[in-house]
Amino acid sequence: MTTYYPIMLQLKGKYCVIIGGGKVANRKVTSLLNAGAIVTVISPVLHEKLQEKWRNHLITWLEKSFEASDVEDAFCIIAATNLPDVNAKIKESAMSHQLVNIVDDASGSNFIVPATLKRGDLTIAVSTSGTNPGLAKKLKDDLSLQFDDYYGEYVAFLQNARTEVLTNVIDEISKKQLLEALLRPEFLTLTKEGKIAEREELFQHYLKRGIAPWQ
Ligand SMILES: C[C@@]1(CC(=O)O)c2cc3[nH]c(cc4nc(cc5[nH]c(cc(n2)[C@H]1CCC(=O)O)[C@@](C)(CC(=O)O)[C@@H]5CCC(=O)O)C(CC(=O)O)=C4CCC(=O)O)c(CCC(=O)O)c3CC(=O)O
Ligand SMILES: NC(=O)C1=CN([C@@H]2O[C@H](COP(=O)(O)OP(=O)(O)OC[C@H]3O[C@@H](n4cnc5c(N)ncnc54)[C@H](O)[C@@H]3O)[C@@H](O)[C@H]2O)C=CC1
Repeated sequence: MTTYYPIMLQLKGKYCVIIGGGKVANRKVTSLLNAGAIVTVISPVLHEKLQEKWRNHLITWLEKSFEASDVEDAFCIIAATNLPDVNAKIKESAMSHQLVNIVDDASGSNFIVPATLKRGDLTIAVSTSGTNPGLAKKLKDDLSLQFDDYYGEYVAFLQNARTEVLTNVIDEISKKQLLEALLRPEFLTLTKEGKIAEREELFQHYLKRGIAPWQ
C-alpha cells in the first residue's frame, strides 16, 4: 500500500508535457489549463476536444510520436498513450526531480490525480490511492449534490469576513470566537436562501459587538 502526500500545486506558468492525444489526455489537459499551466501535447493524432483547444491556441501540439528529448525541460509529465510500452519508456525518460503521472501505472507515477470538485476557492479532492478511480469519481459526484453551487459564494463571503475580523478585531479571544462563529450554520443558510444583505447585516452586528452573542 502506498501512502500518498496530498498537496495543492501552483502550476501557473509551469511547463507541462502530455504524451498522447486521446480522451484521457484531454481530461488531464483540461485541468492543467484550469490551473494556468503551459501545455504541450505530443501525439500523432488529437482527440476532437484537444483539436479545439489547439485551434484556440490554448495548447502547443507536436504532431509526432514520443521521443525522450520531449520531456527534458518539463516540470510535469503525463504519459497518456494507449500503449503500455510507450508509457513505460516515458517513465524511464523522466528525471527523478520531475513530476510524472503514468495513466496506466499508479505505482510507476510519482503523483496521481484525484477526482475534484470546485466551488469558487473551495476544492474537494477525492482519491482512492489509485485502487478504484471510478469510486473516487462517484464520491465526487455524490458530494457535488451536498456542496451545491452556492458554496462558491459562501466561501468568498467567509474569506472577506475572515479578513475583516483579522484586520479589525484586536482582542485574541474575541477574534477566535468570531472566526468560530462565522462557521455556524446561520451564514450558510442565509447564503443558500440568497439573503445576502441580511447575512452582511448579521456579520456586521457580530463584528461591532466584538464577541459573538451566543457565546
Ligand atoms: C491511478 C490513477 C492515475 C491518474 O490518472 O492520475 C488512475 C488510473 C486508472 N484509471 C483507470 C480507469 C478509470 N479512470 C476513471 C476516471 C478517473 N481517473 C482518475 C484518476 C486516476 N486514475 C488516478 C487514481 C485516482 C484515485 O486515487 O482514485 C480521475 C479521478 C481523475 C482524472 O483523471 O482527472 C478520473 C475521474 C475524473 C472525474 O472526476 O470525472 C474512470 C471512470 C470514467 O472515466 O468515467 C475509469 C474507468 C473505471 C475504472 O476502471 O475504475 C484505469 C484503468 C484503465 C484501463 O482500463 O486500462 C487506470 C490504470 C490503473 O488502474 O492502473
Ligand atoms: N488514468 C486514467 O484516468 C485512465 C487511464 N486509462 C488508460 O489511459 C490510456 C489512454 O486512454 P485513451 O485516452 O482513452 O486512449 P486513446 O486510444 O483515445 O488515446 C491514445 C492516444 O495516444 C496516442 N499515442 C499512441 N502512441 C503514441 C506515441 N508513441 N507517442 C505519442 N502519442 C501516442 C494516440 O495517438 C492517441 O492520441 C488507456 O489505454 C488506459 O490504459 C483509461 C481510462 C482512465
